[in-house]
Amino acid sequence: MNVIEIRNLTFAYDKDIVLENVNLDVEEKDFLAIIGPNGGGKSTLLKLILGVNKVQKGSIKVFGEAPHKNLSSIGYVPQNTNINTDFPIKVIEVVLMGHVGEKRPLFGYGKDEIACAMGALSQVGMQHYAQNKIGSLSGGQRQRVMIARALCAHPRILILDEPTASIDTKGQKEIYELLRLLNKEITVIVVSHDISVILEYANKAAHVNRTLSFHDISDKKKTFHTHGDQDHFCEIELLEMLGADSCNTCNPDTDPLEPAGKWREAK
Ligand SMILES: Nc1ncnc2c1ncn2[C@@H]1O[C@H](COP(=O)(O)OP(=O)(O)OP(=O)(O)O)[C@@H](O)[C@H]1O
Repeated sequence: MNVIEIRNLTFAYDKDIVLENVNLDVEEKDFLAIIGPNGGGKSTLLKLILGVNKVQKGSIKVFGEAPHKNLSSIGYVPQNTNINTDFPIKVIEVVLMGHVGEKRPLFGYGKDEIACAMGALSQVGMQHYAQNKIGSLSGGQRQRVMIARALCAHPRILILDEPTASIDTKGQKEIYELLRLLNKEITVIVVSHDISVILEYANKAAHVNRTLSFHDISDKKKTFHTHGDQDHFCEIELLEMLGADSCNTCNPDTDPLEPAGKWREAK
């Protein structure tokens, strides 16, 4: 079942076309990685899916309806959640903010909402930090709390914009492992520049740079070669596949790659 369907979408800020003739199907329980260069239109695409930007040409359907009709089905973790870490707010209070719209923070939250927020914190392994100040957490822990906040409304799709930016390698891995776990129940869409990391977790990849090219990467063994004994998928192969011509981690002169193009036969 498609949870998101995008057809012939073209979007411009004033007259500057940022997305052109984009088509995309996201199925239930997909883990979709959206990659692409700075300014390529990734965040704009997310804002269209979230109903923040209005569709101008073409269509977007979320669970068969216009995005604004299904807002509660999407949990969103924005880029650079720069919570003022000096602000003396507790972790549980940050998560409770996930109860957008329906609740009345001025009059306090009810037992049900607090139980629900604690449940979301347990889902991300942060229940023991509920009473800690948000500013006392590491970047990775803070990001888990932001994920718990998005989970508070029981979304069926979780969208994250650069969730591991400025988090150390160990913290990044923990976030992706958490997303893998959550992906057993819900659809996950991640915008990321960490291509090599995300390829290990995603089953689909969309490269956005004004146009969108889409690839099913669920069978990594067929799609990418592993390097020696290590289960490492090379960015150069993905970039080749996407028609790009540079790679920032692998050296094509020294890496023992099979001849370019072989993945295509395997597909
Ligand atoms: N509100 C806006 N008004 C006008 N132009 C905008 C607006 N938001 C984004 N743009 C422009 O649209 C283009 C795509 O921006 P967008 O933020 O979607 O790219 P991105 O792929 O998410 O980039 P990054 O990886 O740097 O976050 C850029 O040229 C940007 O300057």
